[in-house]
Amino acid sequence: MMSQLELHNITLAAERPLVHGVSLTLRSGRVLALVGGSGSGKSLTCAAALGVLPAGVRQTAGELALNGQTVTPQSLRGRQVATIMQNPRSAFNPLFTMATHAKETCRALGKTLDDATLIATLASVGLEEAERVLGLYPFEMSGGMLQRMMIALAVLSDAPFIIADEPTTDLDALAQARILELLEDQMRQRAPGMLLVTHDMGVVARLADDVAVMENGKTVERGDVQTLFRAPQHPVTRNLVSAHLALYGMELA
Ligand SMILES: Nc1ncnc2c1ncn2[C@@H]1O[C@H](COP(=O)(O)OP(=O)(O)OP(=O)(O)O)[C@@H](O)[C@H]1O
Repeated sequence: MMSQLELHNITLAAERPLVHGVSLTLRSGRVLALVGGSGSGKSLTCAAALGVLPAGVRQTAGELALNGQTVTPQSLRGRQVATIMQNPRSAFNPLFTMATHAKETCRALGKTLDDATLIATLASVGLEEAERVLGLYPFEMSGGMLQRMMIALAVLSDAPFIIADEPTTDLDALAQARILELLEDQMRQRAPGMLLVTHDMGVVARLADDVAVMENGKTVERGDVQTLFRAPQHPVTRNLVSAHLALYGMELA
């Protein structure tokens, strides 16, 4: 089923305003990349959508709508929206094995999970020797393995939307490439609507269909990925695109 998740007019403040009237739309089968400099408000916008704002940050305006119906972030998390975060280690309880994490994820969603499905899902995200991995605690796994496990949990939840905040930032180049391949596989196989926060325009070029650019808590430009790379308008976008092209010895026209 085609689903649509809208973030409408998200406005956040601490002692000072942090995010001002950001609106984004996620659609099944499309990747929306959220880019912009450090501190521009990308992570806080995701946190608002997930209902996990840090202490001290409050939402002063804005709402979420799932297929046109206003919803709370709490009602979306897990069932409708799976998350893949920057620091996978912090997303896992150090006292629980991977098997417990997988069972808890499914129990919270009211799904039964048989061992064959669990093992097949781990294998599908490249966690070899799935049965051994299921017995491991987070400290026994590398960052890349934990990131794969987070993707496995997103697959198990079968959520129609994924919010991925810098999912490859803490990984080495090889692990990054593998995680990008897995995200591409997800788009081909399950076609969720994905919000992908990244500072890497190479990742944008490879995965995104649409792009929104943030600066100082506002969206300053948005468009489909081809148009944005071909004819960036805002100085922030132009800088991001030129820096990316420079890696290939090219310049903006
Ligand atoms: N708990 C908090 N209390 C007060 N201000 C905060 C808090 N968390 C973030 N901020 C501020 O909000 C702004 C946006 O932060 P945010 O983490 O969303 O940026 P970002 O675009 O995700 O940056 P990065 O790419 O570095 O992750 C920043 O100026 C940051 O200092």
